[in-house]
Formats: sequence, structure tokens, C-alpha cells
Amino acid sequence: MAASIAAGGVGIGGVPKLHPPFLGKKLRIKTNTQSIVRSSNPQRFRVCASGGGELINGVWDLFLGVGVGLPCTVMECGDIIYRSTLPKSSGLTLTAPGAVLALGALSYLWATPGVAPGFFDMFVLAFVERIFRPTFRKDDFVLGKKLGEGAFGVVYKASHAKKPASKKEGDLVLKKATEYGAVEIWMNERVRRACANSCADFLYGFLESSGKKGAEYWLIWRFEGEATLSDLMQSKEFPYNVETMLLGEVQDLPKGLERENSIIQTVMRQLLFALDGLHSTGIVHRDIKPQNVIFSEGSRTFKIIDLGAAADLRVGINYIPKEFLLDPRYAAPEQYIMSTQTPSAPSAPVATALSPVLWQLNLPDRFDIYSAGLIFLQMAFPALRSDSGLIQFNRQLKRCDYDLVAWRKSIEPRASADLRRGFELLDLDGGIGWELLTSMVRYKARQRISAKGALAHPYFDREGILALSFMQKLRMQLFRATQQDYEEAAKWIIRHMAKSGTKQDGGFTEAQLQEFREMGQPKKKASPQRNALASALRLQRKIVKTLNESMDELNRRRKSLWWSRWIPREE
Ligand SMILES: Nc1ncnc2c1ncn2[C@@H]1O[C@H](COP(=O)(O)OP(=O)(O)OP(=O)(O)O)[C@@H](O)[C@H]1O
Repeated sequence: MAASIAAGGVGIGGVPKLHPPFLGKKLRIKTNTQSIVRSSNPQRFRVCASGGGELINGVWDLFLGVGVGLPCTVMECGDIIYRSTLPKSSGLTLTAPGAVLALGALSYLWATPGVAPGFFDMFVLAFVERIFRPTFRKDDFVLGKKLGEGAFGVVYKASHAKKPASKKEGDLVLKKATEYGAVEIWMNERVRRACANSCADFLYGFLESSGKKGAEYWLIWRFEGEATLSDLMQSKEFPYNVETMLLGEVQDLPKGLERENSIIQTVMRQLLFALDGLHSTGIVHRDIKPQNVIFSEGSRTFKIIDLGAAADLRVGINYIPKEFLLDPRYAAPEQYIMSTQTPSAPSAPVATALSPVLWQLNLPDRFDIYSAGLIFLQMAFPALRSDSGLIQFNRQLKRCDYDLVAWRKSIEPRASADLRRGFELLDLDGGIGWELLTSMVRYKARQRISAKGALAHPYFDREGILALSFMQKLRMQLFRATQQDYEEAAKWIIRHMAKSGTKQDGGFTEAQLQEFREMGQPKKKASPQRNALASALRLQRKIVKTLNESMDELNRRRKSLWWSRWIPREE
């Protein structure tokens, strides 16, 4: 038995498994219960000897050595003499290590951004959708007034040309876009299948090449409503105007900080739900700002628009952004969502296979969280709602090394009444709003909270002005149960308890209070933990670098927009 284990480990049912060097010989091995003989397997031996043998052995050991597979594959029953003494086989046998391996593989395939759901989406859902969804042509639309014009496209209100717009169909929005239209069509189709409620309702997109201007992408959405969050925030009535829209009627209640806080909380919750939908499917928006958050009059919720700068990390589309696509007022300090050492997107299969690793190493979703944090800040501080106010704030924050607490310290003593009111609003309920804000607006992406984490934050314990739907309640419960971002909430609770003291129990000891104080302070130099952390970070950087370099190498050969073939052309 000892010889057999040294040679190849244990196969199923405690039966020894042999490595190729032993296969050329006839071996008789005595186990506890049976006498088994394994003889050569000439065919297999020949393969090993003629190159590629090591690879085959590796695969053999990995999958069959732990006992996953049909007994005959694992044990080579053909070689076993005294068959009658063997236990009867019952088909597939799964050992404990095999189950662990299978579970590990499954969790990898389902980890964000989701390799397995991605395949299902691309090869099943997209295919089925294409068969059943209505298609449109240029002549099907009549253009109305211009809604907006960016550097890469013009947006119009539109209606159907042939049939009178039925109540259900309603008005449309049509965007004629240049090169980035292709990305936007791809993203909108993905979103429609994966998290339709997060973004404006997308109908169809195609390439139209008959115009004088050359090829243009036409994208059609349902018209969601007149107002973006930016329009609403510019009004002196904010946030009460939002309350009226969310509830569908004017509320005859006294105005005050509490009421404003719960309206802002409701907007933030809707925005974070929408962002979580995008992030869970591997999409990072990269242009989150109040102008790109539209109020949908139909569903009375805020939805995200303008996916032209978005990146699909599941397949690596728009992996590295063109910097000019980002709005510097709302962009996170890192600018790039992935390591800058990869100058171009990896090829789709590589990006897909590595996407869970790359997602965890880079946490690209935290780019949007920073922008959402700035929106939160703007909602709390009216002075920051103007462009100049926001630009000035960005400069001040940069001077404070992107430390919101330091910014507050520097500004609060000489703050205007308006600013003080904003701090008061965020300090309600023991400062839980401020706590959430500071966990969103941080210099390091890794230290920012995720959308799920934010939704599980105690700031959202209260329902706000709108009750949650059954599904939202369920999701919140799930986030709370599964979030790893408990740290923030725990710190908040501890600090809160420390502040209020526990007179009955004699309060916290001086040592405990010192510990709480140290939570907010930089750690002292050169402790063994610090050194270990530094080594871990160095290792992580090395892994990212190696991964990126190898992907770039692979990618040099294929640079075409392979996914454009998914975008229909006008007939
Ligand atoms: N589904 C929609 N329903 C209603 N209005 C919409 C919708 N989509 C876009 N709009 C309106 O059109 C405007 C421009 O849309 P969008 O931001 O997608 O275009 P853009 O060309 O990227 O503009 P910009 O470059 O300024 O961001 C929005 O600000 C909004 O007012």
C-alpha cells in the first residue's frame, strides 16, 4: 500500500492509483481487503512517451487522482483480476476532494462578473431574443425635437412613423451615434437581458450606412421622462420636487432636515440598486453623473442612461477607456478602472476566463461608487450642485489627499450656513449618512464600499419615503446576510456606542477608547503585520502585472471589434 500511495495516491474506494512509470510493469498490490493487480496500459504509456505525457499526467492526476470519474476510468478495471471480489460499481463516484474541486470550479464560474451566466447570455438568451424581438429600420421613425448633443452623437425625441403611437408604445428617444454607438448597442442589449430595470428601456439598435455623413449607429429607447436628476437638482425646490415625482402627489408636510434626508436616502437607494444591477453583470458605467440619471415617469424610479463609455468586463469590451470619454468632474482619481499596464483589451476568451480574477484584483465597480458618492454629496450640499462649486470642491479634496474627513475639518470652522446645514443633514441618526458618504468617496478603489455593501449599510435601515417592493426587501436581506463589507457598519456601531458610553456598565475602558481612536489613524510603521501586508500587496501587483502582460501578448494578434458582428445592419 505504501508503495502504491507513493506512486500515485489513492483512487476511489481506497484503491491505489498508479503513475505511468509503474504502468509498464505488472504490479501486485495488497490492500486491506483485496488483492489487486495492475498491469501495463500500452496505449496510454505510448502517448506519455511520445511527448505531451507530462501534460496528460497532470490532467489525469488533477481530475482522476481525486476520484471524479467513472470507476473504470479511475481504476482501469480492465486491468483488475479477481473482479468478482470487487464491490459492484454504481456509476459515477464522487469523492470529497472531487466535490470540493467541482464546487470551487462552479463558484469560480459564477463569481462576479459571471463566466457561466455570460456564456448562457451570449449563446442562448441573445440568440432567442434576436428571433423574437421586433426589428426596426430607419424609415420606421419620425424625428422630433433635439434632446441633447454630445461629442459623439445627437439625441432626438421620436415617434413611430407608421402606426400611431399607442399608449403602451409611447414616445421614443433616438440617438444617432458615431463610433461609440457600437459599444452602446452592445451594453444596452446586455443590460436589457440582465438587469432591465437599471437603465432606460432599450428597444433596438442598428448600423445605418445610407446617410451623407457615412455610417451611423441608430439607437432607440422608450422615452422615460422629461427630467434628469441634474434638472431636478438645479431647482430650488430640490429635494421636495423629487418627492412629488416619486410619490405622484404634493405632500402637505412641514419642511425640514429629516424629510430632506429621507428623500435623498430614497434617491441614493434607487441609484445604488441600479448600479448593483450593472456591476453584478460585469458592466462598469464610468460616466455616472446626475445628467445620466433619468427619472422614469412610468415606473417612478431613477434609471441610468448613456452607456457609451461603459466597459463590459465579462468579455473585455472597452477595457481601457479613452480618457476623453470620462467626465473629470465625477471621475474617480484612478481614472482607469483596470491596471494601466494593459494598453488594450484582452481577447474575448481570455478576458472571459480571467474575468473573476481580474475583477477581484481591480474592483473596477468602485469607480462608479466614487461618482455616486459625489452625487450624494451634491444632494446634501446645495453649494456643490453648480459646476463651479463641484470643481472647487474637487480641488479642495485633492489638496486633502482625497480624505473627506480632512476636508470637513478644513472647511467646517469657516463654513457658510448652507454648508453647515449639509453637515447637519449627514450627521442625522448619529452621523450614519456621513459614514456612508466617507466610505464611498475614498482615494483607493479597494477601500470604497461596493454597491451591495452600501445597500446593506445601516443608512438604509429606514425605508425612506417609498416602501420597498417585496423583491427589493428580499435583495436587501440577502445583501445584509452575505456582505463582506460589514467592517464599515461594525466600526460605525462601535464608534456610536463609544460616543454614547455605557454608564450602566461603567463605560469603555481607556484602552478600548484608544483602540477606537486608532481605527481612524494611520498605522504605525514596521509591524510584522504591516510587513506581511506589504509583501501580500507586492505579490498581488506582481500577479496583476504578469496576467496583464500575458494577456497583452495574446491580444497583439487579434484587435478587431469581433463583437460588432452582433450588431444588426439596416436592410
Ligand atoms: N430614454 C430616455 N428617455 C428620456 N430622455 C432621454 C432618454 N435617453 C436620453 N434622454 C435625454 O437625452 C439627453 C442626452 O442623452 P445621452 O446622455 O444618452 O446622450 P449623449 O449624446 O451621450 O449626451 P452627452 O454627451 O451630453 O452625455 C439626456 O440628457 C436626456 O435628457
